[in-house]
Amino acid sequence: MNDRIVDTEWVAGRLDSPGTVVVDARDAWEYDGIGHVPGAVNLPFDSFRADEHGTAEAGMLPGADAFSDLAGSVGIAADSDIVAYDDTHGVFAARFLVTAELYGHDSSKLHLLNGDYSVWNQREPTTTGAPDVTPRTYPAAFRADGPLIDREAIAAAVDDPGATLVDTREEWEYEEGHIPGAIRLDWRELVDTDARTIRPESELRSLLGTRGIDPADRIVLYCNTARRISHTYTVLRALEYPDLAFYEGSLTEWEREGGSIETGTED
Ligand SMILES: O=S(=O)([O-])[S-]
Repeated sequence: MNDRIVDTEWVAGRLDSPGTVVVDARDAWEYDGIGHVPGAVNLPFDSFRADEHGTAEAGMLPGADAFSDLAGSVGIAADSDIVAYDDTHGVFAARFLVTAELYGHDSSKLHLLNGDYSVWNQREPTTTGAPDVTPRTYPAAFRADGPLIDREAIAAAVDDPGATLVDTREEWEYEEGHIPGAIRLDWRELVDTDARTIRPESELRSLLGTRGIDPADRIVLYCNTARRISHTYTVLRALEYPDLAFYEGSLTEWEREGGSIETGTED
């Protein structure tokens, strides 16, 4: 795996680096009350997500101006290495990283902590102290040429034999209704939920292979509102799947706009 996913040691060795910003995506009460990684800034999920009406460029993105202000206010610069974590196997943190990527951050500088806060807490020091933050000007600009795809592209993918649609929700949700032809891969299957870390690379490749999620294909990800696919996207990026498409509108938009739905289990 490349350093899109990094371990606690990797992060601990960079805590004093001014070029690295660690983002804690948990709620403020957890960050303040339970403690956090030393020097980490707190950006809870709601702070970088539109409301349910999705007012910005697509889906639940917060808008380039809002993201620019937010990232700059916590000292993120255009060339910062960003490490994100949460305490939910990285799903909220991954959403932050994908949001930064969609607003133009260099994807080689985006890193998810492997193992969430509870793993860090077992291995490394924590603090409740406030970090020193120097606000910056952060130039966010929506990347129309990025991995994000729209409803038309999804409709085309349904009929494209070279595209594999992947539904990252739970089994019962999939059975209630999914985009025709989608393979089901609950995002949590990529996590060892006891160790609270991403599964080892060999296990990931074997699981993905068994499900027919082949790096030679175009992999098209969706869930309900593009939160859970952020985690799957991050893992597949770490495994260097070359052709990933991220359906920001996800099933919420697909159904709202009358897309056809299949029910029941996989064939
Ligand atoms: O994770 S989700 O966007 O499907 S609610």
